[in-house]
Amino acid sequence: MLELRVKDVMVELDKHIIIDSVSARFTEGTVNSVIGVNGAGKTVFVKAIANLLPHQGSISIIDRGRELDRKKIAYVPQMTAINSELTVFEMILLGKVLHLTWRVEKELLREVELLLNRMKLSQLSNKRFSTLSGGQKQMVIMAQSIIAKPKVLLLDEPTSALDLKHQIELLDMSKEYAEENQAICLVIMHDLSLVSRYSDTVVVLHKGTLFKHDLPKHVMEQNLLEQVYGVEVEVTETKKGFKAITPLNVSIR
Ligand SMILES: Nc1ncnc2c1ncn2[C@@H]1O[C@H](COP(=O)(O)OP(=O)(O)OP(=O)(O)O)[C@@H](O)[C@H]1O
Repeated sequence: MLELRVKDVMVELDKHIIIDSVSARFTEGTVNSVIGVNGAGKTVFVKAIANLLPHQGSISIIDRGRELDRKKIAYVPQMTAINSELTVFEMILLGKVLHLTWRVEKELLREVELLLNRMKLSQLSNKRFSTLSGGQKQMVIMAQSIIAKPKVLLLDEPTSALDLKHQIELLDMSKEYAEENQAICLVIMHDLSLVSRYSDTVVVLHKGTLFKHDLPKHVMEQNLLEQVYGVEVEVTETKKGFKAITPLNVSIR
């Protein structure tokens, strides 16, 4: 069983403690959301896991008692950060950079084609990445990350530029990826109804500390959400048993 173990993680930036003593464990085949208000520390937390920021405490991926290299972690940044003149096909192939030599093997090209097909991106294959819409870019970056087969996939607000259908497609893809590859996905999201629908567990960060890490049904509770977000909310249950969260007013508390 693969496990991501985060223990007493602390991140200090510009002499401010941004993440304070956060511990959590995540198991294979799961999609886990990270939520909290703007500035709560979600991106910093996830970047620390990806080893992109200096931190204290320990972060390890354990696979059947053996510790894996943290290179097995992939971080997909928020959209705006990336641009390129490569084509969509080349961008996705770049995800296989560790397997590339001067002669690209046919199997690799086939793998890219299959993924393009599966993610309904085939028609964009020869287009330059820089000419794509924000949502299309998001899907291509997702494809580039998963073709590298990371054991831990960290997605920073992957649905922010996507329409409803593509949000569902991307999150379905994350779930399938985690299940088929015995991997772990951590996804920063703001849409609480999507969080409730797609997460196996939810991490709630509040002022840099771990407020709660639990099943969605224990997180999507009126009191907890009002306390964390400072907004009055109505929590209802859909026919399929998912929680739907409607913000009402800014709380006077
Ligand atoms: N490189 C940095 N140097 C100094 N402070 C930083 C740095 N990066 C982030 N911070 C600070 O850390 C805090 C948390 O930032 P972070 O980006 O993790 O928030 P977030 O929860 O992801 O917010 P959002 O929902 O707005 O994306 C903020 O107060 C931010 O100003």
